[in-house]
Amino acid sequence: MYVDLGSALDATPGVSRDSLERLDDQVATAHDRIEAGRNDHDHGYAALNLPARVDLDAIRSAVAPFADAEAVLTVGIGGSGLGAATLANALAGPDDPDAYVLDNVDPEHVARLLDSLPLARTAVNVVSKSGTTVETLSNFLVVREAMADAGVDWTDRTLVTTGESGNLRQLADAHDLPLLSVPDGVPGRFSVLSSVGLAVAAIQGHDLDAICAGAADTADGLSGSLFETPAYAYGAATYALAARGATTNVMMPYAERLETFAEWFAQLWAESLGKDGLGQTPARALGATDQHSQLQLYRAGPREKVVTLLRPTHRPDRPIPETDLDGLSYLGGSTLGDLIDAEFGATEASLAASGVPAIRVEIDGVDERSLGALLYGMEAACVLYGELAGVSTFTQPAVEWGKRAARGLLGGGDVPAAEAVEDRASLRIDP
Ligand SMILES: O=P(O)(O)OC[C@H]1O[C@](O)(CO)[C@@H](O)[C@@H]1O
Repeated sequence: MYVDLGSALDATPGVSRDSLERLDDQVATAHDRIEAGRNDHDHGYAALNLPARVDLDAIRSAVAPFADAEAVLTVGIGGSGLGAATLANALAGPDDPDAYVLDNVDPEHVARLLDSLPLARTAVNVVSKSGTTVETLSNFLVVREAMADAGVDWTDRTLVTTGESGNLRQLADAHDLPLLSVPDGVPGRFSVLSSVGLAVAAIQGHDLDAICAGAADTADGLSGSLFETPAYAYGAATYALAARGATTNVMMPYAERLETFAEWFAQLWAESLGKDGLGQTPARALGATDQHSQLQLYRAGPREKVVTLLRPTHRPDRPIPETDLDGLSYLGGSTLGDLIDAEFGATEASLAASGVPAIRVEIDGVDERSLGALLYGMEAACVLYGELAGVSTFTQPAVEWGKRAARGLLGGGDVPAAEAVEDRASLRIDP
C-alpha cells in the first residue's frame, strides 16, 4: 500500500508538512502503545498479529468438504460478512464458486436469493462472533429450512465460524459441523485476516498464504514515523484533517473489484472511530462512476470532506476501438485503463484545484498479496487514528440500544427501549 499526501497539503481544510512533522512525535508514542498492545495480545491490538498467527491449515481442512461447491452463501452481518465479501468480490475468478452474502433480513431479497441458489451444491458459511446476532441466526434458520424443503441435508452443506461459546457453537457441536473459531481479542471489523474473512477465499481457491504475506509485509513495516509507514501516514493525515474540519472521508476506489472494500472500510472507520462526539464519517463512492453523480458536491459543496482515491497501478486492460465518431478520435490507440487512470489523475487534480483535500492510495494490483497489504494497512491506520484521537477503538457500545429495542418489540423480554420506540414523537404528513 502506497500513500501520497501531496494533495492534502495545501487544501482547506488541509495539513501542512510542518504540522505532520509535529504530529509525528505523537505517532511515535502511539506506535509504542500499539506494539505493547500487540506484544501482550491485548483485545483489539491482537488483530494486528493475525498475519503471523492465523492457522491457514485449519481453515483449509474445515472447508475441504465444500470443494464441490458451485456457490458460497455467507450468512453474517457487519464484520462477519464484509471481510469475506471484500476478498470474494475482489479476487473472484471465472471458475470460482459464486459468492453471496446474506447480511440483511429483507424477506423478499432473502426469498429471491434462496430461489436462485443451487442449494444442493451451495456451501453455507454461517458466521457470528457472538453467536447471538438476531439477523444472522434468523437468516440461518430460514436457509436451513429452505435446504430441508429442497431435500438437501443442511448438515452436509454448513460451515460455522463463531466465538468460544453461544448458539452457533452449540449447534455445530450438536451436529458435528465443520467449525472455525473467531480468534480471541479480535473485534469483528478487524477479523478479515482470520477464518472469518479467509474461509470463503479458501473455498474459492485463493492463495491464503499470499494474502497473509502481503499483510505480514505491512506489519513488518510499521515503525514510529508516519514518514516511513504508509498505513500510519494515512491514519495520521485523516486524523489531522478531521481535527481541521474534514469530518467526512469519501473512500473512492477506481476499480469495480474494490467496491465492496469501500463498504468494509466504512464499517471499520465508523464503528471504530465514531465515539465521544468524534469520528470521521465514511462515505462510499466508486471511480470513475461517481464523478458523474457526487463530484459536484465534493468540489463545490460543504468544506468538510477528504477524498481517498484508491487504485491498482496494474490491471488487465482493454483497448478502445478506433473510431471516427465526432470528438472521439483522440481516443484512438488508448485503452480503458488509460482512460480510468486519466480520470483518476484528473479527479485528484480537480479536487486540489478547488482546495479539497485528497489522499492517493495505490496498490500494485487487485491480487491476494496487494489485498492483504491494503486490508492490514487500513486496519493499522484505523488503530493509529484511534490512538491519536484517544477513543476506545475496539468497542461499539452505541449499537446495543437498538438491538435491545428490536428484541423488546418482538417480545424478547420487557425492554424499556421498546417502549421508547412505541412512544416516539410523530409528525406524519399523509398524501
Ligand atoms: O459477529 P457478530 O457477533 O454476529 O456481530 C456482527 C456485527 O455486529 C456488530 O457487533 C454491531 O452490531 C459488529 O461489531 C459486528 O461486526
